[in-house]
Amino acid sequence: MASTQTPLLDRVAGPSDLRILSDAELALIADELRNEVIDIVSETGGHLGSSLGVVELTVALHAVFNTPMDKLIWDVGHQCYPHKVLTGRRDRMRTLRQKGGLSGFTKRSESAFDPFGAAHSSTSISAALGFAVGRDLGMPTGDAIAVIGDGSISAGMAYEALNNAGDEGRRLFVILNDNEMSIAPPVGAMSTYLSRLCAPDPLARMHSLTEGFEAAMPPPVRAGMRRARQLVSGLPGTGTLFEELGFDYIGPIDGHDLGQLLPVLRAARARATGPVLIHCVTVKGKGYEPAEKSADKYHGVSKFDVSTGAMNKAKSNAPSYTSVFGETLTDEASRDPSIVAVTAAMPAGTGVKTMADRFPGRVFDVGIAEQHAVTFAAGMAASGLKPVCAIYSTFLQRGYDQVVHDVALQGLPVRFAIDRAGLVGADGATHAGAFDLAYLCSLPGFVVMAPSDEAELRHMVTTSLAHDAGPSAVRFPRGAGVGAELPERGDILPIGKGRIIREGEEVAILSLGAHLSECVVAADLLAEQGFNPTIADARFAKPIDTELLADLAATHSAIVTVEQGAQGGFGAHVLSHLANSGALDRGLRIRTMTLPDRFIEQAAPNEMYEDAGMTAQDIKEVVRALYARETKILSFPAVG
Ligand SMILES: Cc1ncc(C[n+]2csc(CCOP(=O)(O)OP(=O)(O)O)c2C)c(N)n1
Ligand SMILES: CC(=O)[C@@H](O)[C@H](O)COP(=O)(O)O
Ligand SMILES: [Mg+2]
Repeated sequence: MASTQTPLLDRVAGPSDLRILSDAELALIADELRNEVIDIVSETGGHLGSSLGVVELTVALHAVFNTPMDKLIWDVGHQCYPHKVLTGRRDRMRTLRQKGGLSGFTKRSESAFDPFGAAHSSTSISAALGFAVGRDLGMPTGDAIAVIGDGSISAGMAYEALNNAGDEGRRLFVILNDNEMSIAPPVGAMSTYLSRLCAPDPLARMHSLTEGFEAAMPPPVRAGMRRARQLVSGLPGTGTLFEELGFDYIGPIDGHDLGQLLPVLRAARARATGPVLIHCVTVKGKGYEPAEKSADKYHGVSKFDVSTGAMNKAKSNAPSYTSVFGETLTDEASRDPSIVAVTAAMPAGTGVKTMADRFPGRVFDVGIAEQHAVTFAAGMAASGLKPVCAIYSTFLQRGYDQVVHDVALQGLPVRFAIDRAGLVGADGATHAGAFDLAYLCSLPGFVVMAPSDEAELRHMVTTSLAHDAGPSAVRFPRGAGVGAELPERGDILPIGKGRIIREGEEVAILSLGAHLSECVVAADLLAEQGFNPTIADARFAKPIDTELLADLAATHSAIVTVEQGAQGGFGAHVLSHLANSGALDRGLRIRTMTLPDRFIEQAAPNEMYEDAGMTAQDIKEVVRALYARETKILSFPAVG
């Protein structure tokens, strides 16, 4: 239950209720909304800082524009909690990011006020331009407004969209939400440029004072108004990058001051004929001291105590895979000066921060720019360095052509550290690391490894650093390991060789990666019923261990593969090898346990695996049916 007093907010069932309020009342709504968001996220966890930074902006945009006819598109969507509260979802906010609950991002299926789903960054301007073209070609849609952060505007897609939109010249609004933060402090020349734009401009202010229209505005608004005047008068701009690209540029304005936001948005809405960029300066975590003070820590939070800001993080006895990766990388880097690392705006999340703290000159944060990160790493590999490109599985999807064309085709020894492989939990389907096995195993020359525990991860990082013959990848899940004893230093594993974990008979479970622990539980359950399957840990998804496969095929009547990934990955390669090598001709039965052919909705990771039919119990049943020579159909019908 909400513990905050929200008398005005209680009267808002939807944005139309905002449009009848005075500006002063809107400011009060913003205050109540901020407290409401803090209260909600303290119970649910989630992306707090980004949401607090756009409270006033959210109120102003819904008050000025005619949503949902006008299309408001939040980039990433991680800042959309105030938007959800105002757009008819307030009563379900406390289900945020949980099984069956509201998504932590914008989602078309959730509301007409979410015209475009997101969670990966830098897509908003492209999507908004699509809506603008739809409107201009007669579709029943109004204005298109993209809200994009200073971190997200660093990605190639955002530039591609600005380039296209500036050239198209269609009426379109881009709100640049500049809080001088990505998850970590922002990097790059664009970030420096935005800071320069925000530097005081006394000359411009003096100039605006001479203009009657602007002089009527409260002092802080005048600079923004000057830009608005340029917009309507057609006077040449002052040459900001955005203006050079064909946008009218308004700002910078204070994104927390409704006294500035409302008149600027109203003027822009009333008069724009082409693309307009409104530069709002905001504070990440605004209005909640712990979040303002530690914008990185409060970007994404677990449940917390509102009065102290202390977070309720579930403690684990085992280290996280991420931390084992970070420590192993750093240790290896201390022995080999040619090791360098690349992150695309996720130094803490990927664990490369550990290395950056020790060897800052050898770790490169390129901002949200996965495509560039991959090719940049390829260039470093071509120069003779040993680059480790640390990108979450889901975000590496964006750099796929670079993985194929710049890395694999040239056989360059880029090492990919692919965190968040498999199902990740509350971030849901958008962040699931479901596809990397499928998209990497088909690439000639790639070595693809998946550790079954954190000790194996250590070996695999060392192996990958020692492997100079071509590209390699280690994919591992989010969260804690299993508590395996960690070796001081990783061993170099023989490439393409798996291992037998438990010798059994008749049915072999061939596991790849962290689901091995589930396979062991399944085998233990079967042992209680008198069955004794073999368990093998493949270690490598590519190259597959053909000798091990031949042995298993020769000594068992059935093989079940298990992997934390979509169809088309490890199991598919095993099946294809066994088929082509004739093993199936002798009657060998195969089952491939993968994620089903549908997106798995957010829930706790174990619940998501339950939904996917991949629990220890599920594995047990599949194996049990093979012992019984029953055909247990593993069919995963696509949904909708
Ligand atoms: C393609 C992609 N890469 C990385 C991320 C992870 N990520 C989510 S939010 C974020 C920072 C975004 O910064 P900004 O746009 O400035 O928004 P803010 O959080 O500051 O409001 C990052 C790196 C992502 N969602 N998508
Ligand atoms: C919105 C976004 O993409 C990130 O903030 C992401 O939620 C981080 O995920 P982890 O918590 O797994 O690092
Ligand atoms: Mg930002």
